[in-house]
Amino acid sequence: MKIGVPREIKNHEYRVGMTPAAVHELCGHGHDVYVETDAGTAIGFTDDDYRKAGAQVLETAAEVFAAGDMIVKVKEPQAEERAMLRPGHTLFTYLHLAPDQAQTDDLVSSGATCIAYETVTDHHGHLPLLAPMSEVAGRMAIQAGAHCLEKAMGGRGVLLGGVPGVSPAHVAVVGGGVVGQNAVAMAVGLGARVTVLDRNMDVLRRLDDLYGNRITTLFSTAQTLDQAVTESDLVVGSVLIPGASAPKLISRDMIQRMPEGSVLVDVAIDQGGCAETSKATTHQDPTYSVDGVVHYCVANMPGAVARTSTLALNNVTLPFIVALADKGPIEAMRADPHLKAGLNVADGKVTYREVAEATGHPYTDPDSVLIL
Ligand SMILES: NC(=O)C1=CN([C@@H]2O[C@H](COP(=O)(O)OP(=O)(O)OC[C@H]3O[C@@H](n4cnc5c(N)ncnc54)[C@H](O)[C@@H]3O)[C@@H](O)[C@H]2O)C=CC1
Ligand SMILES: CC(=O)C(=O)O
Ligand SMILES: [Mg+2]
Repeated sequence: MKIGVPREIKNHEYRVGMTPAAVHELCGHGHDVYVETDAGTAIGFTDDDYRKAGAQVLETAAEVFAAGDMIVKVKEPQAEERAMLRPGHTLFTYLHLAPDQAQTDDLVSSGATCIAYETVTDHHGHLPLLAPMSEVAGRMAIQAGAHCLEKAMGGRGVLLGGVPGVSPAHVAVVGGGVVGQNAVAMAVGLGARVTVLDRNMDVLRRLDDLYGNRITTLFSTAQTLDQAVTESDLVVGSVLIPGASAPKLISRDMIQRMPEGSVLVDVAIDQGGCAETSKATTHQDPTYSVDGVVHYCVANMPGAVARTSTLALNNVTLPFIVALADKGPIEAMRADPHLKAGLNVADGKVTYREVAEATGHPYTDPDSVLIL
């Protein structure tokens, strides 16, 4: 198969869909890989590294999209990239379609087969291609939040861990999944007072086993959430209903009642955000304030630590890239229901129920489009 790897073009996005090591593996399986010039230069993967791994380096994204049958990326295709998709293309990347009508419409029009990393499953029912980026973003959420609490950033001037004789800050983590667990680990490590809320009791039990009385676990109801959010210096939004738009759990009224200078890091922003006041921001201009509350809503947080993130992402995507290339997309998805769960759009149809519901497209069963 011919595989294209364009340079990412989202704001301050330095990750790359395939490392030279991944390219080497695909070339070893007899596939041809086309990489856009400078796709990995910013994180130390030079064009020469890609050539040595067996890739052909092309000058423009247009050439990469023209050469590749499968396009392997990191972030959702931007409008100019979507214009280069065609029937016969397989797109393998993060998509986050439910809150993104324009992208969904364009992918449907493209006729391409679009597989979203974030809805591929595993036999535990987890999301293995989302997990490493959630680990990164969860850890970064506390770093970003601590920075935003500084006065110069508009924060209330509070040190997360306090100092001897002064109370630590209160951190509320809303959603105790992969992002949430990693945020809790960092916040506890820095000495903050941590409350985590979830609606899955197994998630809360696991955190209780790990941290005992060093954290507070709360079953999330309108009441517990309201109290935890409005009493916190830093709130991390980390809920997810796979494939769906994030539920708006944090209302404008709750934001209004948070202390002046407190901070919301809404990691769930890639699925639309879990606060009514959240709107996506970029690494270039990451924060804004609503009612005195600093909002950090960067939709590609792991892009900031792009080398770590690219390596972590390729660890999990590589076996799927190999399967898609070796077997072809249709056979690979027919053979693996977990990969098939990643199929969001194919043949001009939306094949993921939550995306169809959120965007008004009719839902089509993936099996009906996976016909050889
Ligand atoms: N902004 C960024 O750069 C990044 C964003 N993310 C996003 O972070 C979000 C969380 O991802 P993961 O932690 O991997 O998901 P996850 O599935 O591991 O965890 C989500 C948790 O939310 C809980 N939950 C669902 N509804 C809830 C409710 N009403 N109240 C309380 N808890 C609820 C679930 O029980 C689950 O434990 C996703 O939207 C993901 O795409 C992930 C990586 C990077
Ligand atoms: C998952 C996601 O949105 C990211 O890694 O940028
Ligand atoms: Mg206020």
